[in-house]
Amino acid sequence: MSPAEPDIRLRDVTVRYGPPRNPVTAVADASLTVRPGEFVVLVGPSGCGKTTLLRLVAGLEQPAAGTVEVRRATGVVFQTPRLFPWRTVGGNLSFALARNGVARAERPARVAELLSLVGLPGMAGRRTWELSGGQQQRVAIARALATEPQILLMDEPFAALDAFTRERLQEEVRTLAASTGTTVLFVTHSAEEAVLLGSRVLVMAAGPGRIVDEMTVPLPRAAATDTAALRGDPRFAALRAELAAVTRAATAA
Ligand SMILES: Nc1ncnc2c1ncn2[C@@H]1O[C@H](COP(=O)(O)OP(=O)(O)OP(=O)(O)O)[C@@H](O)[C@H]1O
Repeated sequence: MSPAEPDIRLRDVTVRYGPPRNPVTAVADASLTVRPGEFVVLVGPSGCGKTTLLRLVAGLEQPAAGTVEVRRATGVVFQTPRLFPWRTVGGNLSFALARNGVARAERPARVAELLSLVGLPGMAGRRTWELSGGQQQRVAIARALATEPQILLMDEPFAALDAFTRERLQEEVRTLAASTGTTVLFVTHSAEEAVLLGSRVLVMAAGPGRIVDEMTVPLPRAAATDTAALRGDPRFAALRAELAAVTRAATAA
């Protein structure tokens, strides 16, 4: 596969839920292309089909029409961590590694490596219910990374967290994506989060769900970027305001 080939390509996809006689069209005629290393954010009001598009890329939904091409392995992080409560933190990660074919003897070292990557070194023996919401979400991110995905799909992963934890994890995911070159497709309601994280933002509208606008984010993307400084940058404020206006217009249309 040539590096110029997209990692994800949806062509004119329509997704319907419910009984065939009385279906709900969740997404209509949506097309999108995501290239290797891009960080693409889907933003839009509740019910516009963001999660549906993500689930389509994850292979959890089938389109009623159109085509879905996903060229590389994906890992998924949902809004809630969905960890196994009867396993330790390390047990949750080992389970994912085992499913990915990692030999038993290699798993402890990989678990330690993954926990360091998400800022939880030495936590392998902890019970998941002993962790804070932010720590649990970090474990969920580590679990998604355990399969060494080249594409990370994230569905409002920080929505349930407090503002302080959210900002830290936003920074970590931004750095992680930049340093590993992982392709990310990320869903959020927040214009601020979209502009901070995305290299490109797709704006969706509801009734039926569709992609109505697109914005490229011309902010620095290097792993070493100081996100605190970026939040205070006037360019950041201007882009956030522009995206909020575009999203409002899409919602009103
Ligand atoms: N399992 C389902 N059965 C029937 N309708 C569904 C189902 N899942 C989603 N829908 C409908 O499809 C549409 C798109 O839903 P989706 O969850 O993709 O939107 P969203 O933009 O992710 O919303 P939110 O931001 O609230 O999570 C909505 O009208 C929703 O009610």
